[in-house]
Amino acid sequence: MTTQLLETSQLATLDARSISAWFGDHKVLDRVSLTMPAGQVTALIGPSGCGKSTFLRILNRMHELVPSASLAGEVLLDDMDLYDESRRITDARRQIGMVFQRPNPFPSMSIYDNVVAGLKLIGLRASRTEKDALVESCLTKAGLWKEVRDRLRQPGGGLSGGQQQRLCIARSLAVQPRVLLMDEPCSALDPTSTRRIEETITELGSEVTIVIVTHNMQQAARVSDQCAFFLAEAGTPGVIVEHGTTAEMFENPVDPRTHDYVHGRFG
Ligand SMILES: Nc1ncnc2c1ncn2[C@@H]1O[C@H](COP(=O)(O)OP(=O)(O)OP(=O)(O)O)[C@@H](O)[C@H]1O
Repeated sequence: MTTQLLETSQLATLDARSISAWFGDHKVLDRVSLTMPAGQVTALIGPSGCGKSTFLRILNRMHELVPSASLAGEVLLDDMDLYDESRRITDARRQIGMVFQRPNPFPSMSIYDNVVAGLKLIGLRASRTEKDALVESCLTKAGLWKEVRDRLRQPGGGLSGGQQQRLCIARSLAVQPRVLLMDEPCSALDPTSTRRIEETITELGSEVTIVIVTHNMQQAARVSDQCAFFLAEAGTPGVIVEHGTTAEMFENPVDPRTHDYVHGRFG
């Protein structure tokens, strides 16, 4: 079991094909397609309200939790169709984890228990020794181990905001996701904690496919391999104007709107 718990999951490519999304009658995404390659960090950028978070939430079936929400299109994790009717929603969530804008550890639960919290949900039983090894491995990957190794039994809510966010990353990693989605994971953090999370993202990049929404262009430039620029012009639904390697998008974009956005001229 230890080997199974500590195994790094196989890297996977996430492929969104012709995704449209609605809240009631309001169409917010129009036929958006994007391949998020295995083992790369993909940044979703664009002005507020253009549908980046909605797109991200479609990638692990969270969008459908909103009562008025609907969608069209396909999401494939390698060959697996995430929206196949026979597939359970919990299966998608296990393989595709999410880290939110505000750190959300279970505040009164210990640091240790926060990390292993997801195991029960996916029906994995583990011995104490196995859990000890998993906790150390996930906290190390999340860049938090050295700071908390001597206080694993203290509540997660007692950590700083940046540490809490790294604890949430460790908690997500414990169920061995193949993809990690991050929705503005640093927007509630100070610059030092932000840099620490960025280092963690870079370190994790080769172990898990990462998709991050960010408003911070320097951050997109620092952490991502490719970027997709979303835009919803004059009340129209969001589309991807352009996507490509981060270097191309920042240095030599095809569309002048991409150039203006990445250089801070609007949004
Ligand atoms: N739960 C909801 N109910 C109704 N409309 C929603 C809901 N969530 C988002 N929307 C609408 O969908 C559109 C896209 O929102 P979304 O949050 O995906 O954009 P975003 O690009 O992530 O914005 P931001 O950068 O500000 O987070 C917006 O018009 C927003 O008002």
